[in-house]
Amino acid sequence: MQVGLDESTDSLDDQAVSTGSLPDEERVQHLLDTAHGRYRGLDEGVVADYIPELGIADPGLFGLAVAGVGGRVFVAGDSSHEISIQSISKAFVFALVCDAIGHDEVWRTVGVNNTGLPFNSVMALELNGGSPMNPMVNAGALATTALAPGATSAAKWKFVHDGLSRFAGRVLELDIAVYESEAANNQRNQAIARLLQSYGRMAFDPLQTTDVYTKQCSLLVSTRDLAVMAATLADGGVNPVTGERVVSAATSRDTLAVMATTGLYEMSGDWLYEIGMPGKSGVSGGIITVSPGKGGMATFSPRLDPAGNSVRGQSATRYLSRALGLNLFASQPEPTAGSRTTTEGSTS
Ligand SMILES: NC(=O)CC[C@H](N)C(=O)O
Repeated sequence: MQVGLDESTDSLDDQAVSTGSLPDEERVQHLLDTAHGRYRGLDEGVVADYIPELGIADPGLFGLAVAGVGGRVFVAGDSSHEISIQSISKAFVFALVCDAIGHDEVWRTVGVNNTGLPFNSVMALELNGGSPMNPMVNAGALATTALAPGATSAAKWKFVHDGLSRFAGRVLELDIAVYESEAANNQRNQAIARLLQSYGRMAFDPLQTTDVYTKQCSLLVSTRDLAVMAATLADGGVNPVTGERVVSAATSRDTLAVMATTGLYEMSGDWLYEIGMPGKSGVSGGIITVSPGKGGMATFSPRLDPAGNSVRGQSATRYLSRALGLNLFASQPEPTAGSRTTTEGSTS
């Protein structure tokens, strides 16, 4: 099922076309406001509650942000509302660890291919001889966090926390309630970490690694922060707001490649087909999208599709990708009216 992307009765309307005469910055703001207005009434999907604290999120929240590599940030809706970063952290921790210990070691231990299975799949590990396959599913993220520099869990946490904060350009705080809620209910992740250990793929103590991973997922970010983090990958590893280099250009490039193949779990193919840019989602409802060399986009809305991707976020991102002409595979501007599903039949 393809909730959110299949809008067979919808079309990307002329509002996008009518912005043609606006200066670029006003146009971006106008399109963000338009996307917010278009999709705030979309009520498909359900709020994740397998981490009990996430289940209390207001399903009506909806934030959008775009950050350019020049450092300008545009926002709409609930863009300053803070959420736990959840799986979006996986992309940035992958980048930080690659940068610190070398791409090849992470590639060998974790991999870069899609599992075709849900993010918390145990079966994926078994089917692949114990390889986590990629850093964007829980198994691969746990294996990646285990590789973080530092001999102790405290040192690894400091590395991860400092690095994620540099991507955001401010010191990120931990949501203690979300952390404790997940820590009390993350037996499945603990089991995955143990299973990885049994296959020789866990470079650090499995339970302590799961704890660091659970903390990294519980860091609080706003939609605006997420856009700046995404823009840092767009900008070759330099945070365009603080000017600080966080990771190398090669690391950013490689991280974007893995996001393209696996950022939206088993729906990554549909995402790339519709949106044409690397993305990464998380179960608190955030999605980041990166336009290399141009900027980062972030959306937040808690209702998720069955794969765990925000429904409004996917629709708003698709709209903005088309309206801003960001699809990496398009050789010329795309028509802003009509969607693939209306013009070429349903993809679901
Ligand atoms: N997809 C997600 O965002 C999952 C992250 C969550 N912390 C988990 O491990 O289950």
